Amino acid sequence: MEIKDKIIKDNSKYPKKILQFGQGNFLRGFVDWIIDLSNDEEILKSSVIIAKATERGDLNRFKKQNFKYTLAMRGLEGGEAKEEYKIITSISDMINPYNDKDFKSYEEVIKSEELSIVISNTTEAGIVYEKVNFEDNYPKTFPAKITKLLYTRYLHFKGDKSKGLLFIPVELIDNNGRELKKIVLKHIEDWKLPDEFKNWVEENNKFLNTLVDRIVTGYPKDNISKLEEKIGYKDEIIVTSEIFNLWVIEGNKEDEKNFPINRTKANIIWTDNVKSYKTRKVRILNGAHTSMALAAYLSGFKIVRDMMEDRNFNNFYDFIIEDEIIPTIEMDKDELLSFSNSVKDRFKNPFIDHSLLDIFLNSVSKFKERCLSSLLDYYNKYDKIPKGLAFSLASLIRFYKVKEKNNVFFGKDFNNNNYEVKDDINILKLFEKFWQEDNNYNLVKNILSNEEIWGVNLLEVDGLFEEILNNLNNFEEIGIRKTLEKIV
Ligand SMILES: NC(=O)c1ccc[n+]([C@@H]2O[C@H](COP(=O)([O-])OP(=O)(O)OC[C@H]3O[C@@H](n4cnc5c(N)ncnc54)[C@H](O)[C@@H]3O)[C@@H](O)[C@H]2O)c1
Ligand SMILES: O=P(O)(O)OC[C@@H](O)[C@@H](O)[C@H](O)[C@H](O)CO
Repeated sequence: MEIKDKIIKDNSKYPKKILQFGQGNFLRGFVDWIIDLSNDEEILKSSVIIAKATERGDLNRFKKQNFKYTLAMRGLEGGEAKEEYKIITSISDMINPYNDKDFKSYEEVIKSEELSIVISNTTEAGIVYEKVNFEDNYPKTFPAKITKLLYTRYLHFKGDKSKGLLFIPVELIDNNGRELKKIVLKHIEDWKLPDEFKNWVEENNKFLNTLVDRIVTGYPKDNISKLEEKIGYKDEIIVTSEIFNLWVIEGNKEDEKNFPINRTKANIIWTDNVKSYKTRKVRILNGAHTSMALAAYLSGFKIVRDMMEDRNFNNFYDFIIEDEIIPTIEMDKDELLSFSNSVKDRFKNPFIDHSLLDIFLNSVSKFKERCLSSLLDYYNKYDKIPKGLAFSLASLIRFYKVKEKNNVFFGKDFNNNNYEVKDDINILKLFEKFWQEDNNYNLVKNILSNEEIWGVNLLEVDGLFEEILNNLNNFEEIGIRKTLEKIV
């Protein structure tokens, strides 16, 4: 039996109204699931065409299955085990505009009448401003790609007001929609594009702010045979996730009408203020992931659940969340504690093996977004360094002790095992250079003072330098676990 023989309703036949940047696990385990639900119920009647957002990797394994895949959702609901399997069929094509042949199809999509929505997930490293050449057809950075897309569409439809697009980015940065728009406008200025175009972008396109939440664990390489036995067919691109899901979108009634996904069983909230949902989730859930995962990996753990079952890391979770992160969030404390308890249960989900390695992608920008803001808010509020978050920053620095080999950057744990570190190439090169310094004092000084990385000079945070240096020295002398024990 193959996946194609199991399909009941093929939603890929619907018009390609949605262009999606990225084919990563999260988009396929969350956004495309919701679109699929909406198509099953004939609410959206739109298929998704995916454009590759980075040059890395290829699309062969997706093409082999005609973009159809299974989403295995498993978890506890009210203490009861729940499992749900769904074949997602809404993706009609995937293209790689980095190659010339696919670029032509990409241009056809962006000039098409039916296109109305653009969704993206380019991680926290994606919505960034860099000066790029107007001549590049498919520029490196995502906002520059969008600016070119909009200009091509504007010229093609001769400024037709009805051909604007609705942008729904899901990157976990503050005001993702607003940021994307801001950088697009900056490119328009850089490239000296006409004012009429700028006005068209501002008046006829919309960029919504959103917040997403679902733990998507991707391909279950360690128990794939068990899962395939359960579903009864082979699936090389199966995605696993928890059951929990939440998509908060800041928009008005008209936006809701244009993207009426709240009429499905998915947990969708349309609101006029996404900020509090975002702060709560990113600082607590993602903050805990990013501040714990690197130290846990360096201590020998491989998955989130095992990390959480460890007494020291369990105590560390309570310590950073209750003593250092929650006090910096201006929201009802009981409500924050209850959210944190539910996150703890989700991290301990017995059905999913959330690999720590999957959390590491682009950790430097993630730390900045998810943990540094809590660290600095705590320092400004209490005039002292939060020791748990400083430990996390030290473990991030140690984790990025990288060396490049054949364009891949490797770190080494304390048992001399190699692991691959994936991040922006400039960040990786910077850290490789930092670690050529064999004196920890200078190393920490160089790293903390680098405003290109942190956006601020962290040497100005009184006591942070000493705390980080102390931690790094302790890692070498007594090991990372013993260092942690001293803190919690
Ligand atoms: N997996 C989850 O549980 C989850 C939940 C909520 C949000 N997210 C967000 O999704 C992101 C990706 O997670 P995933 O599980 O899909 O990982 P993944 O490894 O499966 O996919 C990574 C995706 O990010 C894109 N990407 C990476 N670096 C980029 C860059 N510099 N510019 C443009 N695109 C870039 C890739 O094209 C790919 O689509 C996370 O960083 C996070 O921000 C993930
Ligand atoms: O997905 P990333 O790589 O941005 O971060 C890892 C996790 O923190 C993240 O995936 C969470 O599981 C997710 O944000 C839950 O909604």
